[in-house]
Amino acid sequence: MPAQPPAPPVLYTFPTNDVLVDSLANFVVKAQNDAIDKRGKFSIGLSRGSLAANLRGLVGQQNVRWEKWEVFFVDEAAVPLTSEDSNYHSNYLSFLSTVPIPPSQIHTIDPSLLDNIEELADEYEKQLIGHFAASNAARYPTFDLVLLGMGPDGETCSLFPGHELLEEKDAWVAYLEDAPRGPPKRITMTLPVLTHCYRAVFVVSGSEKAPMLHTILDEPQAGLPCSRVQPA
Ligand SMILES: O=C1O[C@H](COP(=O)(O)O)[C@@H](O)[C@H](O)[C@H]1O
Repeated sequence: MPAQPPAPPVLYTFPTNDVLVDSLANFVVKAQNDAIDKRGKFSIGLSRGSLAANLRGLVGQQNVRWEKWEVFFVDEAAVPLTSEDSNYHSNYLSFLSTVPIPPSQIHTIDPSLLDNIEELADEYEKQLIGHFAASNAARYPTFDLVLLGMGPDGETCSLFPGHELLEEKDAWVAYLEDAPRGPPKRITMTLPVLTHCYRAVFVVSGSEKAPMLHTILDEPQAGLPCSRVQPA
């Protein structure tokens, strides 16, 4: 079957952060219902940064079928799971600690591998293969939903402008040791993974990000990482 063309982006705006938080929780539950109806489970990928705090509306949300969730982290710092730089930890504080997702369905990095970033990335890729290969014969994993952020330079996940990882075509999970902001050592899912998901949503807040958002939407030819996420 020929590849589907990328779907055009749909933009929603919210007057306050609280409205964004409520709307995001409702959206995630709808995506969950759709995924469970069609595929019997719900796989979600979460990015670092302010996203975690914006997911707090999931706590107390009705009709969440937590037992069907498989949670992955689309990028993660090579830090202990208790560090404030840990993506897992941020989401734990925001909502994971208070909802009944079976622990085996929350897929963290292996903290025993923090001293070997290459092995850390390989082991996380194996977790993805273990989950997706059973249900999906495709070349890449197909997340039901990935929730992404947009960094100040147009980066997403830990894919930074001009970085060689933007050209990665084979690995599902890659590593870098030169992130220009925050913890330098990270692992990140690659563009093919983001491009093959059923839904990708950028959650962006703060008026200071408006100019970059315009660039991402209006100048895709600039090739910034956010613009390159184009699921069919
Ligand atoms: O470094 C990163 O920053 C971006 C944006 O974070 P935010 O706190 O401004 O929302 C994030 O999406 C990315 O995953 C992370 O590695």
